Amino acid sequence: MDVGVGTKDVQAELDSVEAELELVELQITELLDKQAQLTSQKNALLLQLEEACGTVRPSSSKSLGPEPMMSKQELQQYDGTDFPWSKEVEQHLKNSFHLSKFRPLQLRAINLTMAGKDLFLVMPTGRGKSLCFQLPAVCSKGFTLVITPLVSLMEDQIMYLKSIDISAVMLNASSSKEHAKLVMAGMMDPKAPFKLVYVTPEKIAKSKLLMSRLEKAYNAKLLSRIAVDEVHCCSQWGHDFRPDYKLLGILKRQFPMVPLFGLTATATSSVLKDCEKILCVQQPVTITASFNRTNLYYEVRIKDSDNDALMSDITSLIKGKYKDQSGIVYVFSQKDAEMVSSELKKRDISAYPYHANMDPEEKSKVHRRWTCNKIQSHCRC
Ligand SMILES: Nc1ncnc2c1ncn2[C@@H]1O[C@H](COP(=O)(O)OP(=O)(O)OP(=O)(O)O)[C@@H](O)[C@H]1O
Repeated sequence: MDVGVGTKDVQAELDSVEAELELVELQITELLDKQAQLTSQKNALLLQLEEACGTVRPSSSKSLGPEPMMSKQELQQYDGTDFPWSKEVEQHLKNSFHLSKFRPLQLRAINLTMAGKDLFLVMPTGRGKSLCFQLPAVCSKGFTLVITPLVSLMEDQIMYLKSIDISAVMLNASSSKEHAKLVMAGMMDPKAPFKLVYVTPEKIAKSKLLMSRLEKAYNAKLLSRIAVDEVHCCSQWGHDFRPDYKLLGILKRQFPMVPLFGLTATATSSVLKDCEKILCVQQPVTITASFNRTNLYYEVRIKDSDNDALMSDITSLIKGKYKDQSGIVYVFSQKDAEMVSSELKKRDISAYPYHANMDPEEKSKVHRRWTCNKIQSHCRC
């Protein structure tokens, strides 16, 4: 066999495929530019039409242009209970969620999103962010679309919502065709059989069928709100960037009148600015809860330079003062996190490493053990 000729053929075919690929990439870029241009043309026309007809926007819709920044006083007005939806919100808090009162800033966030504002909520873990979109979902017509990065987080929330008789479903890569069909049919049903539809960002990025069903629901005014949980995942400057979150800007471009609600426990203002750009929201209202924990007590001790002595110190604290309790040991690096947890295990303390590079499902397992209060964890955040 003439190897030279065979290689030449392969090389020629490779050159041709590469040339074709380049052409396709060029066409994709051109089409994306065209899409952006048409979408902004469409928004401008919609605005023109609305102004010409003098129509009043429904309470759940919002201006297409940037909102002026809200003053502190204006924001405080959203702590009130005299909005058209206030009675229903109060009733659902008690009767559906079985809670007696709101925690700080929950009512403000709920009123802002009910008023149709785009909103970013930064609140520490466990303070009750989810209620701020779940409660408005049951008080609004149609359904709320919730973007969540992890299937395990979706499962936890759906299990909880089902336990309190609130209908919620999810769509992810492992959903069967029948299930997806049922969910998509539900999204078009004016009776809204599902008040919350949880999807992974991948679904938004990859399923044209889902986007077309969302478009139909939007036109029928059944898409009441879009919640983007763990919104910091949009930004490459954040600690948990997810490439598919980068494509979520399509939601605001396609559904400009639907209020968007981004939630996170960890985002700096520059990360939020980046998320704003990626999600195509213009000047959302941002609410940041205090991270100061008044119940925490701080004590500074001198660290022993000898590793063994240091581990003995930590061990005696855990086994003595903190016996039968759980806690976190913060360290400097992933390597330290692994070393300290393994040393603690050797001393009969159940410890788990936790760090930014962990597999997301593993991370979620640690969160669950953590909330079950069963672990002595050791972690770097
Ligand atoms: N107003 C309230 N009163 C009492 N409990 C509440 C209230 N709001 C929320 N909770 C409870 O607080 C717990 C934590 O809520 P949730 O999971 O929504 O926190 P989160 O801020 O979303 O946390 P994460 O950052 O982990 O997603 C839940 O058990 C929830 O039922």
